[in-house]
Amino acid sequence: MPLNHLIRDGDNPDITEERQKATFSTEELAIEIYGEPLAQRRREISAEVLKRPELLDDCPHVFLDRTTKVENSMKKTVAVMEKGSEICDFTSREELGHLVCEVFGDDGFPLSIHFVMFLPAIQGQADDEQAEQWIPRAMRLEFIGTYAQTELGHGTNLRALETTATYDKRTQEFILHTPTVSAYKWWPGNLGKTANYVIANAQLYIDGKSHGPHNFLVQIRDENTHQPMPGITVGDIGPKFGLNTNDNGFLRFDHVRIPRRNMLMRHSKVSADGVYSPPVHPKLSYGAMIFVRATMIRMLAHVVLKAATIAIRYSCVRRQGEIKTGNGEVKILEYQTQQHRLFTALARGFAYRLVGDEVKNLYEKIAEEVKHGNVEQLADLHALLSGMKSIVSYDSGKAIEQCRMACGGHGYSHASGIPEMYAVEIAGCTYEGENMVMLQQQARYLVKGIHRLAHGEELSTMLQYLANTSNNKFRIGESGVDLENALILALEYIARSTIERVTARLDSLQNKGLSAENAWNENAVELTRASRTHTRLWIARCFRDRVHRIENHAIRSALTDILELFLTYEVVDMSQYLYQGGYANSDQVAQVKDAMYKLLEKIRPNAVSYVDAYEVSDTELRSVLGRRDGNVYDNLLKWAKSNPLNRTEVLPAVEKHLMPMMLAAKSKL
Ligand SMILES: CC/C=C\C/C=C\C/C=C\C/C=C\C/C=C\C/C=C\CCCCC(=O)SCCNC(=O)CCNC(=O)[C@H](O)C(C)(C)COP(=O)(O)OP(=O)(O)OC[C@H]1O[C@@H](n2cnc3c(N)ncnc32)[C@H](O)[C@@H]1OP(=O)(O)O
Ligand SMILES: Cc1cc2nc3c(=O)[nH]c(=O)nc-3n(C[C@H](O)[C@H](O)[C@H](O)COP(=O)(O)OP(=O)(O)OC[C@H]3O[C@@H](n4cnc5c(N)ncnc54)[C@H](O)[C@@H]3O)c2cc1C
Repeated sequence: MPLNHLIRDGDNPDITEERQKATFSTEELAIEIYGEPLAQRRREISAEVLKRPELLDDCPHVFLDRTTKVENSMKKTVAVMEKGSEICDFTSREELGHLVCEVFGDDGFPLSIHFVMFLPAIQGQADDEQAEQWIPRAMRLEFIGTYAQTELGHGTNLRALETTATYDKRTQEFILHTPTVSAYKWWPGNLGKTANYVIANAQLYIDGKSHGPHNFLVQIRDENTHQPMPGITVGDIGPKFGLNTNDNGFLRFDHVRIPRRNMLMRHSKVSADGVYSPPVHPKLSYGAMIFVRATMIRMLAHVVLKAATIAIRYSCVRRQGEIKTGNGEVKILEYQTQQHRLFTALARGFAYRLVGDEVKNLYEKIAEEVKHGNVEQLADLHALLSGMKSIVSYDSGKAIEQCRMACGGHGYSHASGIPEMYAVEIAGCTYEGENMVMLQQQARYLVKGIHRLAHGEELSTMLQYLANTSNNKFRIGESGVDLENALILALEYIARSTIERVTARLDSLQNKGLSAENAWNENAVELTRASRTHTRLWIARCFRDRVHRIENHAIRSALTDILELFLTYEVVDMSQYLYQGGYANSDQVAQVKDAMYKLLEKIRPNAVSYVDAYEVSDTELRSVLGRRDGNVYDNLLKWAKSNPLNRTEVLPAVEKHLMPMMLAAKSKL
């Protein structure tokens, strides 16, 4: 019997029964996901956090108003900075990231953009002398920074940003200015009340000539008093759909002067006498965005896997209805519809999490080359990340929402934890480039690929499948072709045929005299679809390669079930494309569906163990429905009773407003 280290006394017997059925060791799967030392370190960090009340919430934070949420997160930040190094290794991003998740959850914390964008922007874009001047101070948290790029009027079209940075040769300073209301910086995280420095993206002007957007380090609040610096107007933009613990802010510069050396000068430079040296690649000032796009894949996958953890555990302790009359109410996870909703969410979560590791590694490799002036692979990376951030944010959002709905009424309550997860995750469709825009960035690269092929030019590894025109018939069920291969080839066909079709349409419209821009806009929806199919193929191949590399037989077998479910689901979801060009017929698509339904049955006994192996602690999960012990109902009642509205039997507002109204109504009788 495999070891399931999560079986404990006092747990709901329905969930214990699930853990006893596992065909693999959850501990071994955790090691496969996190690696040997980190899997153990995560558990130790979680255990340490539990011992320190100053790091824990006094009450569920969904009961609190925004001001209190922000205050609590600031208080806990200080506790983490004071005692955190006793708990985790601050030099390990993985350990620190886990501590942050335990202590702060998803809703934001005062240092998020400092660590996720401000520091990476300096690390990637400051020259060595600037890095030495700023990074140690930023790491010691002598100040807190954020990344101020988006404006009230423009977020997507960076070339139209209005904030200016005009070089004054006489004083060797830049003058930062916000010329209009639409030029106010708007949205930067932690800008509202926390940050005292920003990296401001502004149009560089020298001698009246514009050189496009560049990054400048600007102090916006006094380091001692935290009062806005002269010429700065700054504040919080107000409540949002989610991330309300984060003080996203607005900012205006009124002719604010900064020293010349506060322009980040690793790639572009301005000399003391005002001579501009351009970067080796025009988009190097967008480096911090590339970093977040690479990092956010794993962050988004993490949220999906948390939602799946909640919904799958809950579905094993919730009984409702009978499958066979008279046999008693079943766990709701016995229903095929429930399995389809939840196991496909689980499969996407695992796929994105493991592929996210590969994306991170690829990013780190290319970022290192870029740092040394080699930008050869930047276009490939930009295209890949543009597609990845879009597909993963959107499909994760759908998966999380399915998890929420799969919990019925209780899923709609904040006690489930899922509404907040959805609200935070879905922001990923917007930040770091609105999805429709980013999909089109990738589509440019795909269309170019088809043109290169037509001209007999070499294709990057990522696009080589475009040349495989012999893949023109679905081979599912053929002898010598296993399910995985047939499905990957089908995804290749879907991507290739979609990209070919839209490129042919673009070319034909242009040949008829339409401008390139208008032809593009007339095909924009299909271009985003082409981008989607290409990215889904890339994820599928990368996930398959990752699973094939697993050495532990039981774990490879467990993840193969997840991989095959993922592949069948993706193919079924895009099956309409298989009929185009006669690649597949409806019987073959029905075979894929049958395979998918069989996989649901196969995965069912291991469902709780898959999510247990992902090892999200109850502290981090912040969910009554997803509790590891499965004791949901008693705790739902406790949660409801602890709600501030129940502090008094008679609410003062009832006494003040409703009672007089009712008494008056009675007195009229
Ligand atoms: C104590 C605690 C300690 C530690 C904590 C540790 C860990 C933290 C852990 C957890 C964090 C917790 C919580 C955080 C939670 C949530 C929040 C997280 C992050 C939120 C951050 C959000 C930040 C932002 O949103 S910043 C703003 C982002 N803005 C955008 O993305 C704007 C989008 N627009 C663009 O990118 C571009 O303008 C454009 C791509 C749309 C177009 O650009 P442009 O007009 O300039 O170019 P084009 O003409 O279209 O293209 C010309 C060619 O250039 C190519 N191109 C474009 N961009 C790039 C690029 N980036 N790189 C390379 N090439 C690029 C393009 O492809 C064209 O090429 P071609 O060959 O000519 O076709
Ligand atoms: C939670 C959150 C955190 C954020 N944090 C930061 C931060 O820390 N720092 C920062 O600088 N910014 C931040 N932002 C801003 C964010 O990066 C922008 O909102 C985002 O880039 C989208 O830009 P926009 O708001 O201008 O959308 P718009 O571009 O106005 O998009 C509106 C619609 O227009 C469409 N559209 C726009 N242009 C095109 C086009 N060329 N082709 C086709 N369709 C188009 C879009 O697809 C979308 O449907 C944050 C935003 C959010 C929601």
